[in-house]
Amino acid sequence: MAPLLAVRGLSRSFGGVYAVRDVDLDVAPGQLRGLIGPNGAGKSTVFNLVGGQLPPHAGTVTLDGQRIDRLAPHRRAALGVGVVFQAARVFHGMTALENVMVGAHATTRSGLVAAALRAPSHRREEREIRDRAAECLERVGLEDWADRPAETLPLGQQRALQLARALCGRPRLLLLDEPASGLRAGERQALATLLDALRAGGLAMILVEHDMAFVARLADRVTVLHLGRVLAEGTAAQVRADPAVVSAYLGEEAAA
Ligand SMILES: Nc1ncnc2c1ncn2[C@@H]1O[C@H](COP(=O)(O)OP(=O)(O)OP(=O)(O)O)[C@@H](O)[C@H]1O
Repeated sequence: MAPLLAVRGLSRSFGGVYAVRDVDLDVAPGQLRGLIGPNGAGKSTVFNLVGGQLPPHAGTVTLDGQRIDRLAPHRRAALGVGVVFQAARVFHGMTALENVMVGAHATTRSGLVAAALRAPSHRREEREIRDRAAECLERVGLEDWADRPAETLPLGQQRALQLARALCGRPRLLLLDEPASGLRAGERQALATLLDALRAGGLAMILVEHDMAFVARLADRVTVLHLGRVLAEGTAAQVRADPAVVSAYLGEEAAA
């Protein structure tokens, strides 16, 4: 299957030091790609280069045949790149439903003028967004929490809420930066089940993770980064058995 996302020769340095160097990776529709590696390997930098938070110094990022590497984050979002940032917070003082509605703004048509004038097109759009947000809450199993203040949800549910918010932007590719960090075992399990269901529904994902076991449970393919470069690529079982990967992780443990 042709890749939905194709990353080629992606490079980015900070102060003359490469954080990411010559990275290639593909994600097919409905595929979950794990992106793992020891501390400082370049995972978050790749995440930001694909999401648009950082421009690359070299290389290309192509979504469904279209170059997106020079586009601002909101333009990438409108083309179908959703992001869930590491340790992102929910918006306080807003209900769970309102939090999700914020995620739809990447795709709304009528602008601020229509909103200020309370134009019928704006009201209709507001209703559509509300319905879409309710649908996204249901997809992540939070329909009973819709009217609660978001900050009163337990951490596991707050993560699901962030997913719902990203889904409300109708992504084709969802980027997730350590979504399981800080969660308890039961919450991790629930999150894994949810990600499985989203993939079964055809969503492509990149899962940035420190924890190899969580990735192994979910990923179709895994890319291992080390010192900014791709160290290994394959199924979770293949990369786990790769001596170079084992030694990179052991090196990290030794350093700790
Ligand atoms: N904004 C920045 N300015 C300077 N150096 C940076 C910046 N962002 C990342 N780096 C450096 O680039 C390298 C890769 O960092 P990155 O955060 O991408 O790694 P990571 O794999 O996500 O690590 P971790 O698992 O610790 O989050 C590191 O050496 C880091 O210090």
